[in-house]
Amino acid sequence: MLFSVALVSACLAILLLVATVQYVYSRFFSRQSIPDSIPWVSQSNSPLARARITLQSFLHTRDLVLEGYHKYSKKNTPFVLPNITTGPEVILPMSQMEWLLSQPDNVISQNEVNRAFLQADHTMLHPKVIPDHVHDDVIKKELTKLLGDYMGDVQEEIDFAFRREWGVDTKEWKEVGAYESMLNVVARVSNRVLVGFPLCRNEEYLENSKNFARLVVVQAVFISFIPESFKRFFAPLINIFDYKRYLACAKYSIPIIKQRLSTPSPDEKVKNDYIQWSISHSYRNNNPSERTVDIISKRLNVIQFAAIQSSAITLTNLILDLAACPLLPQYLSHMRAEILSELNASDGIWTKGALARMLSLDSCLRESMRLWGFVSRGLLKKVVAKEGVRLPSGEHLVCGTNVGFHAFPVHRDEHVYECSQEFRPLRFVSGQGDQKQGTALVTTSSTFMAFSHGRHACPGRFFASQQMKLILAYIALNYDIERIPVRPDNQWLVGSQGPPLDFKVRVRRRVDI
Ligand code: HEM
Repeated sequence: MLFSVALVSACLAILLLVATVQYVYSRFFSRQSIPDSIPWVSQSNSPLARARITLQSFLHTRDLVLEGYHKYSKKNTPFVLPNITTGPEVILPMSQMEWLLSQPDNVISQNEVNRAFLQADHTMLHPKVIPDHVHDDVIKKELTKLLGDYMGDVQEEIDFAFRREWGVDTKEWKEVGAYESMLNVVARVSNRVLVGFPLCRNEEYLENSKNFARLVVVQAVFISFIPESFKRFFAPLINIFDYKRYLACAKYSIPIIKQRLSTPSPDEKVKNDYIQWSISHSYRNNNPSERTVDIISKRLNVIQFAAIQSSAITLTNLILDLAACPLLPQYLSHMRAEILSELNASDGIWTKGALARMLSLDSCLRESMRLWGFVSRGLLKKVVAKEGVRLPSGEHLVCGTNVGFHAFPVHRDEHVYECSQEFRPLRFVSGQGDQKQGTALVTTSSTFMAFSHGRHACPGRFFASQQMKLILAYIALNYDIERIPVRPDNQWLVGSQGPPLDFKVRVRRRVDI
């Protein structure tokens, strides 16, 4: 008896050891079937060197991606960038961009990379939420079309939020958390559109919706270290607080969803908000499985996460750039003049057209996103065709390989952007009056990938752009920001970067509007 127990224990211990060795080998030492002819971003191609740079990718992806870009991409050669969480990536030279963009989704999929990056099956409440195209569709077919109708509501909410966050004192400077205040403003404004009045003013609801998945990048890193077969046991522990936040939101959203689902006509415009759009979408696509209280309430939280966190981080970066900009008063005054002149031309009414012509707002936001886009990857996809693919340069990539481009080194390339390290708010505009020209914030290209690029570029960017431009306009018209001597650097975690979340700036309400 004792002997059999010892034998079983010894077998289990050996199995565990083998599994651990296999796990460590595949994560740190393996080439993951990437051809030998594609160099890794390091001096040597040995397993030990691979393990060393894979470890380095945890905090130093920024250095590695810059090194690889200058050493290989600029010489028209693909290279391998390690990624300790989602596996090595084959980074292509720019000459292969058109080829990548032309690949169909059943050969190379962008969604699969996003899903792994967020560990979406475990962090996004329901495994269906990220892989299918419901969000994409609802955003493109409903939200974006209605943007013009929301201008008034959005502005009302911006005014309400800024008065609370940045105050109305025209004499004393007020110290505010850059990220905290932007998170609060964006949560209010996004929810005004996504769930409407009066839920968007419910403090408990706001608190939980703005904090849902706030640390998803960190959570996803932890989950990615757990071996696949154990994730469904341990991931819920890591996500426990987010699940509680979802339940706290669901307490309010579920009764509304139930009530909407019980209305007789599916197309009845009970209210224009996310709940109604998803119900209408499910009828249009004849898909009753998308018409359950469970899936709609979960999708709502996930879309709030996508909308709130990305715009809050982007605006925090912008505030830090503005505060550190030596010519800030001149730039703000330029923006004010443009805003007032365009408003004048549209009889004082904020229209979609007037906002579109306020190109200095686009430029300023675009410039900040160029420098600090929160994901380093610009266009990263996974080979999903069973037979793999052959690159235009001849190498064969097996199914499961990550392949694409990083935005960060392109955005900082001196040959692409003159004085590329400098924040130049008016970089993307030229001329004045009728001669004025510029690039809209939503326009993506091979040299501007902060919203990614191609047919899977962020579908929410039209909404984000309208909201962020209106917020910047409001700041320019109503506040001064005190200069800070140096812009604090962003912190990197694997392939993501974010501003210091506790950084404070001082602001004061302007007297002359
Ligand atoms: C400044 C704000 C934003 C930035 C910088 C941003 C950035 C991005 C990026 C880079 C991607 C591509 C990820 C990848 O596949 O590699 C993406 C996808 C996505 N974004 Fe945004 N986003 C922003 C705002 C929004 C908003 C406001 C919404 C919703 C209203 C949204 C919804 C989505 C969705 C649903 C996807 C996935 C699309 C798909 O799978 O095809 N985003 N976003």
